[in-house]
Amino acid sequence: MATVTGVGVTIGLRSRLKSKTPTVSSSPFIGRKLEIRISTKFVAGKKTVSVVRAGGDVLDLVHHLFVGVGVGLPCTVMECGDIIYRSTLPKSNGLTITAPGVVLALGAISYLWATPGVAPGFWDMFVLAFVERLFRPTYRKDDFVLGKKLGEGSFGVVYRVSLAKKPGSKESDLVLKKASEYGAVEIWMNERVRRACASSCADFVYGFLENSSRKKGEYWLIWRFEGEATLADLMLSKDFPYNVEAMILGEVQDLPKGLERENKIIQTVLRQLLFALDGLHSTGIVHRDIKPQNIIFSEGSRTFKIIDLGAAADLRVGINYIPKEFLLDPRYAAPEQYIMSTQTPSAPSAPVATALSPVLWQMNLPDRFDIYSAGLIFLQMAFPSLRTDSSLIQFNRQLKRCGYDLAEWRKTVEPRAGSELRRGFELLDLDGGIGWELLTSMVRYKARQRTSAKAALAHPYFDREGLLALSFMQNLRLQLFRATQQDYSEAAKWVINLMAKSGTKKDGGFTESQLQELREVEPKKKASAQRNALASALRLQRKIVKTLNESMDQLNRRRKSLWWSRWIPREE
Ligand SMILES: Nc1ncnc2c1ncn2[C@@H]1O[C@H](COP(=O)(O)OP(=O)(O)OP(=O)(O)O)[C@@H](O)[C@H]1O
Repeated sequence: MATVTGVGVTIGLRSRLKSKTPTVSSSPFIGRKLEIRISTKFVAGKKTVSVVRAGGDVLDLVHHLFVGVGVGLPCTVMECGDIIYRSTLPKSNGLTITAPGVVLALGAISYLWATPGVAPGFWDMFVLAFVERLFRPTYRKDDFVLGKKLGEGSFGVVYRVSLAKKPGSKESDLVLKKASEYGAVEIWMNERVRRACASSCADFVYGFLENSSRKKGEYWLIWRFEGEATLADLMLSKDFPYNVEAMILGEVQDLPKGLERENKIIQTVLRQLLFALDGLHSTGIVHRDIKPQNIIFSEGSRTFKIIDLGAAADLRVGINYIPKEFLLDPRYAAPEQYIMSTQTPSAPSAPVATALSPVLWQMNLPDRFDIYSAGLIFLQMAFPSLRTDSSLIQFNRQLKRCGYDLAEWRKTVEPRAGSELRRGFELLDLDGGIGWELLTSMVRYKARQRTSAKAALAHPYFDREGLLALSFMQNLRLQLFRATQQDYSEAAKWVINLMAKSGTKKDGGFTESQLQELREVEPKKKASAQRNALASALRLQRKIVKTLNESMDQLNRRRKSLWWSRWIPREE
């Protein structure tokens, strides 16, 4: 006899029951057969009875208990099967790995980790930010003693300050920015950077809303004092780039003064700038105001770091905000002005924006805006005559006239170039023109054709041995880099022309008239009253959608500004 009590099982065996299959008598197995095979052996004249298989062990019974109380078709709540016809036996509950499953899992992981990083974003926001808040030191207005004024921009005043409690100590050497309402965005960006890529930007200490002043409310942002000089200050010296040599390399190079030595210093500065940009871009932040004035030399780490994140956009959570009064610096701004297509509606909320961020990033490649500005800085480092504001503005005009084609610009200016300009071309032409190639891949009209910071860092320009000493793999990488820089719209035109030349009905290619049809996406039709009415209706519809989108944007923007503010500490 077999009895089931609760989840435990007690089986009493009597030899007379050995041919029978006992039935479970207690709930939930009422009437369910419990297979028990019993073997009887005679060893030394003694009869021994043993259970060979008891229709599943105790674990099975526990499992059956839970499955048995479920609701559903008999074979979904009870695992039916036959020990003889093994294929009908229930399948193992273990994880079964299949090829489509692996592909799907890899796809999901790649999506979640693709720039700007959905998964790291959630980790950052819900774990790192939270933990940081618990442990970081907090400051109040009275903790600081104001020192020298360092600068004054459109949205704030910057002072050198020290801590009231420890005046004179190294760790109290700080910089304070008193910013207007837009300081909230800057605090957000600096905190994000501190957690994701601290070495890219000036070391941020703390930011809070200071309510006690007569004004509406002022954001106070505190950084460690990085150093006295920005790249702009250093570039204005006649001695550039030699004046930065010892600062970044620690010692003066054992090389005679000349193009080679200058090239090495410029390479190092550019590499440090691209490294900082790569850190920002990998975490989904686009700076939008990259210029020599916003690149500070950090005396502590002997590297150039980025400052002033007031105009930055965080595309991981959809903060793409520029106050109306803010003008991107036209001297260094890329021709597109906007980092996201104007067709992209602003994301509805932070979680949705985060989930969609890899798609939007790939569609717009917003990081290439900063790359254009970094390219102009590279150009200024190579050409001393382009370092002043007026000469840069003039260069921008010339480049615009050449359709933002640097090769075209070179063709127009080189024949009548002065010695300074010619020297710049010579510097970029070193090592088979590898510097010029990198520069032209950064300064391009179309954002999609510009290189990324990561790809630029892998460019052979930064290999010490130069182009001639490239290994097979480096050469392959260079070819790949060049292939990704091609303008594929030109290639499409070329294919169409080729088809036109070879196309005859006899040869089976396209004829000119067929190609004409291919080129014209919409065949021209004669206007009719019906068509005009339809066109007007469509125009009206487009206008309504645009107005709706704009109002949604406004609402979102307002909601988002509240959303940032929640993260900013307030001084009580
Ligand atoms: N961490 C720092 N260490 C040393 N100096 C700094 C630091 N941060 C800012 N500065 C100095 O303060 C100046 C102004 O800083 P910042 O560009 O952030 O202010 P801003 O008000 O946005 O100015 P602008 O609008 O002109 O860009 C910088 O040019 C630099 O000289």
